[in-house]
Amino acid sequence: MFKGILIEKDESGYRASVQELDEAQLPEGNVTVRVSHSTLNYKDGLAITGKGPVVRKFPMVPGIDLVGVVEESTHPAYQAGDSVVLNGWGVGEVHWGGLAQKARLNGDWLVPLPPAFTPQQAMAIGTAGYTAMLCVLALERHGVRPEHGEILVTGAAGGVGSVAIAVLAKLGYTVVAATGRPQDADYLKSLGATEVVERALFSSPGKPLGKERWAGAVDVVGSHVLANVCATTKYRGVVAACGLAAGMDFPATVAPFILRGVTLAGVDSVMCPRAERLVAWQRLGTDLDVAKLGQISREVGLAEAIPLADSLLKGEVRGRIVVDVNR
Ligand SMILES: C=CC(=O)SCCNC(=O)CCNC(=O)[C@H](O)C(C)(C)COP(=O)(O)OP(=O)(O)OC[C@H]1O[C@@H](n2cnc3c(N)ncnc32)[C@H](O)[C@@H]1OP(=O)(O)O
Ligand SMILES: NC(=O)C1=CN([C@@H]2O[C@H](COP(=O)(O)OP(=O)(O)OC[C@H]3O[C@@H](n4cnc5c(N)ncnc54)[C@H](O)[C@@H]3O)[C@@H](O)[C@H]2O)C=CC1
Repeated sequence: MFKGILIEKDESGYRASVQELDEAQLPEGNVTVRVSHSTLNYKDGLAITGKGPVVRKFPMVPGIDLVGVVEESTHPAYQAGDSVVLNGWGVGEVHWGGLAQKARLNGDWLVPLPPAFTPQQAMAIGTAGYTAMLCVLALERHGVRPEHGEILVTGAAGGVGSVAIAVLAKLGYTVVAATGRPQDADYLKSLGATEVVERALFSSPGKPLGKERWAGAVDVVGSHVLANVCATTKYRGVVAACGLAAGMDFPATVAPFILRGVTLAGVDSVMCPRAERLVAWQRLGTDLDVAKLGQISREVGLAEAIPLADSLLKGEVRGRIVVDVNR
């Protein structure tokens, strides 16, 4: 038996609770992992609260990422004792996830724990941090360089935003952080932001084009924020869009794209090919100051993760929540 969060949906409603689970209930897979830590990402918040249609099969163990040690494996790349990390691939959505002491997975989904990180540090990064790195890779792939000008990060005090700021600053970019939480200005500056601006500048319906400012942007917010970021991005600038914290809509015009050659680069972490994941994790190892992970993250136990899911969706959580599944 092992402990985990279980989401159930039936005639008595949608609910998440910590339960004792049986190994026989684990889904099929060729690698069984003794999980040490998982995390609370925005998507896990949607899954646990039921506020978004993330969970596709019930009952479901949530948790779109995990770190742990292989207990049993018939996959050629892994053997008992290996430390591994998982992000995405529908885990926590259609396949039982990381918010439990055990997981059974397809070995093709795993990556070895990067040598630069302890298991806790890998989860302080988690899917949010790995996605932040994918956003930075997208900016680089489209030619954005530090000398081109300011990079805007929206939803800056959240998980993706915090890691994006730390990585971009270490790479020499001038980072502007947009937040609705002015009390977090010192935190954002300690991560490397040179300026903190009010989220309200971007939240209302805007004009097709505004004054050019950003050489690049990482947007986790969507909706009017993403539209206004595109409208104020400089000629040939690049916006990496990965999130929907304000909504899935995109009330924009084509003006930034056809008049200023702006590139809107979509970023998906879930089905991202393995080769790019390995690059992202390797780059996190060189381009993220691990000392900053202490500021960015805090650790909770399985039971505490359930009420925190709602706080996360309300924008009340700063940085990252690591879940010690044995606590
Ligand atoms: C870590 C990552 C993130 O945080 S992403 C943000 C969190 N994710 C969400 O909030 C997405 C939740 N999902 C939705 O809101 C809906 O599923 C939808 C709006 C994306 C689509 O819903 P709708 O009811 O309009 O369509 P279907 O569910 O029938 O799907 C249509 C079509 O798209 C495929 N699909 C659905 N979800 C996903 C997904 N997450 N990734 C990729 N593709 C998806 C689905 O299989 C259907 O394709 P088909 O070929 O017709 O089977
Ligand atoms: N495309 C992908 O593969 C991935 C997408 N995401 C998405 O990125 C987004 C951020 O994820 P996390 O950093 O884990 O979440 P988070 O909750 O830690 O951060 C979200 C941030 O957005 C802010 N925010 C919330 N509502 C807002 C609004 N109306 N306007 C402006 N800002 C608002 C919050 O204050 C917070 O700072 C989420 O939408 C998530 O679904 C995250 C990881 C992977």
